[in-house]
Amino acid sequence: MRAERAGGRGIRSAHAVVPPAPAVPPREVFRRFWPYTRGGRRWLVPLVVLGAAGPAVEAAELWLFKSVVDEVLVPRQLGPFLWIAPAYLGLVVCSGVLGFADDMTSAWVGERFLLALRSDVFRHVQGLSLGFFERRRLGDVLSRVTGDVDAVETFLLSGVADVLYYVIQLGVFLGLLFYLRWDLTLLALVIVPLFWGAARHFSRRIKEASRERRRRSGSLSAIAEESLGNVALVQAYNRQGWEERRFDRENLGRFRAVLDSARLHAVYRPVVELIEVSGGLAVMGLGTWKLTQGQLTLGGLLVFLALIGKLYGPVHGLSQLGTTFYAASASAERIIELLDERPQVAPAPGARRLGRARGALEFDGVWFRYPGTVSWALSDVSFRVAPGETLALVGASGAGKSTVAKLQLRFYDPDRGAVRLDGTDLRELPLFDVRENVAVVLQETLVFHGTVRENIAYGRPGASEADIVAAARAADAHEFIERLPEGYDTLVGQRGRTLSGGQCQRLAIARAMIRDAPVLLLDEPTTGLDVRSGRRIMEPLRRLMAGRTTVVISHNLLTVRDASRIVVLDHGRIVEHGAHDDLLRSQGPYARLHRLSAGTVLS
Ligand SMILES: Nc1ncnc2c1ncn2[C@@H]1O[C@H](COP(=O)(O)OP(=O)(O)OP(=O)(O)O)[C@@H](O)[C@H]1O
Repeated sequence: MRAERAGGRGIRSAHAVVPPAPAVPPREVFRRFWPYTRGGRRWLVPLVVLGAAGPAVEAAELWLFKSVVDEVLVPRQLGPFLWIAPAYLGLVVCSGVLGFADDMTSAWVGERFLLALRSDVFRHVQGLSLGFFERRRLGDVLSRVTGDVDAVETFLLSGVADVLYYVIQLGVFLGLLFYLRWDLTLLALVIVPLFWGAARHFSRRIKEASRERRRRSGSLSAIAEESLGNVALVQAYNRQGWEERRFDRENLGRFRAVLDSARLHAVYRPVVELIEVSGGLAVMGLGTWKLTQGQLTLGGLLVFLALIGKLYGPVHGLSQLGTTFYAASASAERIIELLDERPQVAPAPGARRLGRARGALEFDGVWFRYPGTVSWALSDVSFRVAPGETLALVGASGAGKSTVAKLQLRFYDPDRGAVRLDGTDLRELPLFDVRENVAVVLQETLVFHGTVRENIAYGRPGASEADIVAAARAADAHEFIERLPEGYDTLVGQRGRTLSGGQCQRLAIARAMIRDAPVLLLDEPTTGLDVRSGRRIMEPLRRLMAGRTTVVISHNLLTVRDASRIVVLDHGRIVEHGAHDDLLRSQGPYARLHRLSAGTVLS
């Protein structure tokens, strides 16, 4: 049980839903995030000036209070009150205006920082390779992008502003205190080392607890995202109980981490107060003695005590800041871990632009292994597809067909050999150009939450209404779209939940159609469709393939007949290569696959 709580990191991380991020020293955190303050940096100086004005006004208010006691109350004279009262009112108005300016400027600077950082983290994560998303839990990534980012602002800006503010307060109040009575001030300062001792003792533990809390928050989002995202599977298999237990385990972990941190704060606060009150009482004792000796006026003593109270505020704040910093740095570490992820497929420096490709594809001696795995997903795969030609990739499940598509889109780079487009290695081309030249219709229908129109236009931003309708007609989707309650404005649920499999697929074809790219990748475009629906999308598919270099991946051989050449894959190797009729005649693996599916789809 203990290992589950903050403090038992080794055991905990072994089974963790989300492992802890590596520790980063505070200096490095500053170095990494300082550039994001660029937009608001010139406002930092006004912020400091505003910060300095606040304590000065406060000190002036206290000084007026001293005058009230010594010049009005003790001698029982109303006269001086007539100038003290308006002066006091003036100071209150002044402090209100300064407070407003200070609050607004710090909010602006802080939020500008967050604006830049959040967008940058999102841009960075979006640019990471598919491999990253296949390895990481999406919920945790979301929790970092939305939750942890805020804490970095505390670390860098509010934190630093507070330090400055406290230091200025300390300077102003200490100056006044020394001016009033240096001996009493020295006595009051005796307790400062005690403050620091307590702060040091607690801040390390609070950092541990905060780290654990952020990690558990990431795990919670990950589990919620996974089980709610797959709600149909969870309910169909009655796994709600299991999912709840998984969620509860992380929820309990977070609960304990939060309690740990609350307990530490709860102990820390009274300890600090105890130190503070002891110091205050010692000063009050000595001060009262000085009053009886006539070395101090009553107003002087009261102001002194009030100033001591104000002095402990920033000392307290400074020592507390350590714990706030440590808590925020736990989040900063999670962001840095994310920012340190490099895309596995990096663009080559000075890559030359490609423009619209002719569409010549080539796999040349490609070997590929997924990161972290031992067996080759592709071994020595070579083939060429001429512009406008159709090549079919067939093979049993797991043979490596989708892997070919992923390499063609440069989601991964080969370990050996090269994938070329128009004779140029994909690694030497800008990633944008590679993908701009390819349109895909994938195995899992990629439909997102939005209108039918938006889903089709996703293929080419800025497509006109006429283009969209023409693409839908060519994809044999126009009719069913017209019958939808709001036609092209109908909202399709996330992942196309409100459409049938065939309808989703036809939307995907329309999207590929509107993209009008020279290369087409069809990865199992008929998966999940019955024979009739499968046949129905053949026509739009043929229209889509016409005039484009096409790679069709299929293991049910439905679309394969249209291909001029067929490549048969088995365990990542090419075992046969040729035209449909030749392969049938040679009675090899293709002929066997063909016989297996002949009764079902190829009658
Ligand atoms: N992201 C991944 N990480 C590790 N291994 C993977 C990954 N994706 C696929 N593989 C492995 O690579 C091999 C080839 O998979 P691939 O998806 O290319 O097969 P496929 O021929 O498309 O199969 P199917 O017809 O079932 O879609 C399989 O052994 C699979 O387990």
